[in-house]
Amino acid sequence: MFEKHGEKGIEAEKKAISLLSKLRNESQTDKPIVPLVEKFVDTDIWNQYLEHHHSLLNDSDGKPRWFYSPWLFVECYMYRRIHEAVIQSPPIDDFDVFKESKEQNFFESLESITALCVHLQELMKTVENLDENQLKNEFFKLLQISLWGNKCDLSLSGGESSSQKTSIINSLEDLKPFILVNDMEHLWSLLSNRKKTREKASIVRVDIVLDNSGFELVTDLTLANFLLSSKLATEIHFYGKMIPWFVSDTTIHDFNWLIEQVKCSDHKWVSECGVNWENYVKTGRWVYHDHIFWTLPHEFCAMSQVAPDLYAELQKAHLILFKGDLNYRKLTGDRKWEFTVPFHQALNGFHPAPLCSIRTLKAEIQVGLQPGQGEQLTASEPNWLTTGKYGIFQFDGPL
Ligand SMILES: O=P(O)(O)OC[C@H]1O[C@](O)(CO)[C@@H](O)[C@@H]1O
Ligand SMILES: [Mn+2]
Repeated sequence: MFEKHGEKGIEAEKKAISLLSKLRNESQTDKPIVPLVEKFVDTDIWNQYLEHHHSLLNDSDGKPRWFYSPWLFVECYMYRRIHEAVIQSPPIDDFDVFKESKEQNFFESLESITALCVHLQELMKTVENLDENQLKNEFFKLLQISLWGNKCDLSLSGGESSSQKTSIINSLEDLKPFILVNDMEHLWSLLSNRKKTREKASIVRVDIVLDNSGFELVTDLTLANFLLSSKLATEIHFYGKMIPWFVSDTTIHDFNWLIEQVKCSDHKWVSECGVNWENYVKTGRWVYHDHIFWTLPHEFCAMSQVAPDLYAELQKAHLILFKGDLNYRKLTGDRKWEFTVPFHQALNGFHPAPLCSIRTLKAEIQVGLQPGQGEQLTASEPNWLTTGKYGIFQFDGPL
C-alpha cells in the first residue's frame, strides 16, 4: 500500500482493517444486521432487501441478526460488507482482498492446467475429423472436467489452498460413480440436434454463469473453446462477479489476468490456448458480461423482477450452464427441499432458457434425486452433501 499510495495508502489500510475488525465482532457476537452505509450501485437494493427481511419478523423477534437469519442472505451480506470496508477506504478502494489467494490457486494448479491445455490442443487438431460418437465422448470428457474443476473453490477451505495438483483427465472414469444426477445426454441432444438442423449462418449461443477463478476457470474456458471448435455453439457468453465474492469467484480482472497468464506461458501449447482465448474475446465470439445482480442476496426466481435486463439477456441463450454450488443454492432458493422434489419445481418459475447446473455438492441442498437415494447416502456418509466429493449435471428445459 505504501509503495503504491505512500502514507495515504497506509492510513487507508488501517481504516479498512478497523472496519473489518468491527465486522468480525458483529458477526461473532450475533449483532443485528445493519444497513449498508457507503453509496454504491447496489446499496439501495441491499437495504430494501434488509428492510423486507425485517418486516417478515414478528415484533418480538426484533431485527435480523447474524445467527438467526437465512444463511444465504447472511453469507452474501458478509462478502458485501467486506467490500464496503474496502470502498470506504480510498485510495485503496479498488483492492481485491482475495486476489492473492486466487493467483496462488492458479500457480499451484499449473501442472494440471498444462495437461488440460495440451489435451485441448491435441483435440483441436482432430476435431474436424471426429465422428458423432467421438465428438460426444470428447464433449462428455470436458463437461466432467469442468464439473470436477468446481471442487477447487477457496471459500469451502476457508481460503486455504485448494488447487488441482493431479491431472484430472485420467481420473474421470473413477469419479463417474460420484455423479448423482447425470443429464449430460440432454445437453448433447440439445446441441447436436441444433447443429444438424440449423441454417449455415445462424447463431447457437451457450451462456456460462462462471464460478471460481484459477483451475476451475481454465476448465470452463477449455469447454467453451471446444464448443466453438466442434461447432456445437457459435458464441459463448460469460457472466462474472462485479466485486470480490466468496473468496475465489471470477471478476473481469481475474478473467483477463488468467487469459494473459496462459498466453504468456513458456509452454508452447499452453500459450497457444491463451492466444486463441484472447482472440475469441477480441472477435466477439466470447463475450464477458458484468451485472450487479450476481452479487445480490436474491434467489434467481427474483431475477425477472429485480434485474429484468439480465433475465432478458439470458433468454437469448440456447443453453445456460450454471457453475458451482452458490449458483445452485440461488437456483433452488436455498430451501430445505425434499431430495425428490423435481428440479423444475425448485426453480420456482426461473426458466429463461434451457439450463443446467454443473456443481459439486458443498451445501445441504439437493433436489431431483431418486426415491431413497438421499437417505441411502446419509446413512452411509453423513457428510455427503458438503464435502464436494459428489457432483451433478442437472438439466431443466424442453429438448
Ligand atoms: O464456489 P462454489 O462452488 O459456489 O462454492 C461456494 C460454497 O462454499 C461455501 O461458501 C461454503 O460451503 C458455500 O456457502 C458456498 O455455497
Ligand atoms: Mn465460488
